[in-house]
Amino acid sequence: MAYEQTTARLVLEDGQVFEGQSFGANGESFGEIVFNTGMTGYQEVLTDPSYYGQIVTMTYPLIGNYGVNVDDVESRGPNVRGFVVREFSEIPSHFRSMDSISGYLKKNGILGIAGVDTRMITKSIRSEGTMKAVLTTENTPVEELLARLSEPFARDQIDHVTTQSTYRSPGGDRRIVAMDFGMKSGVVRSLLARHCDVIVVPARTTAEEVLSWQPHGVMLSNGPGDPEDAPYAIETVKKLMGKVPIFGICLGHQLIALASGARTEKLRFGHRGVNHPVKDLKTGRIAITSQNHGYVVAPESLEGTDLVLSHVNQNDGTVEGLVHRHLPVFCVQYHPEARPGPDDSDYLFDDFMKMVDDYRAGRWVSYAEAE
Ligand SMILES: NC(=O)CC[C@H](N)C(=O)O
Repeated sequence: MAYEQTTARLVLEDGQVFEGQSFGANGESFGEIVFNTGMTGYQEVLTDPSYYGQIVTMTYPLIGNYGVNVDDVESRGPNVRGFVVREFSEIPSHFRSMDSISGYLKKNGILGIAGVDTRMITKSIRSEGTMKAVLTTENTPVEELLARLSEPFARDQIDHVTTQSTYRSPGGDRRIVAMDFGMKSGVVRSLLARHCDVIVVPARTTAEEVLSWQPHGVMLSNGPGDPEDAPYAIETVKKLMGKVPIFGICLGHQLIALASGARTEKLRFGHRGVNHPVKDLKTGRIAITSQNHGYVVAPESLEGTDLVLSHVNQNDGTVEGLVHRHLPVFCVQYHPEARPGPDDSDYLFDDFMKMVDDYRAGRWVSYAEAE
């Protein structure tokens, strides 16, 4: 097949330069480089707003073989700063496919590089930690790119991905306010599937405004960046705790921890993939989970707070879930809405519904009381 070949370069902060084939848009794009180990789900990865500002490397060697479609999106369009693959498929094959991965990236102005050693890139990230990187189809000298990589990146990611205005998806009689820090559509879909009337509000909505909807529950969404860069959200969560049942996912989980006096820290290279084993300490069951995070709650910082560890990562022992001792608040670091990934943790949305219904009916029992 005739294919216009353009060279692209990926330059890492540590000075490594990878030359490959451009298969996306032309230009120059800076971001934090991370890797995702999912064998499928590349379109959900591209459109997950938590990747805003990041260049994503896929460890699976062939990407794009089932094309792209209008259903597998987690937001309006791709949020990544760049996409790095070993090989991309030029001839997608799937009954739902409407475009190729390269066509999709080009249409959305996203840079892509193929034909590079993604194993080596991943090993570098694993040993040196998450790094800054630049993807370019231009002739900018490496020294100039490295000089720009030594400058700090903006830290206001949430403001770029949150909804600009409040919107409502009617679906039932449980009124849930979802705080959108860069929410995946899967979260709203999971609530709508459970007869919720979902009111999605911008990240900087105050606690008073949230409560003015008289919600039966509040959902704190996933989102990009360091949770400590959103002090306004920590403040809001602090004020909401105890007023209404709360369920937090990923960034939402981290905000609950920070609002409760615990600490978050950066993982060396993060968890991004669809097969992370997590143990539910209450049932002893292990779920295979979908994950995408670079920060984590520091376990020792839970001491002296009212939060109890509820879920633990079986690969590295990190904190994966928390429950409040006295208030209707719980959260997980991973993605029960999956998309991509297994539905093992879907039950957490049912738990949230139970909490909402019990609280509303005046029969909710706290963790401490149940013990
Ligand atoms: N998916 C998320 O919500 C990620 C949370 C946060 N941005 C992190 O990287 O840890």
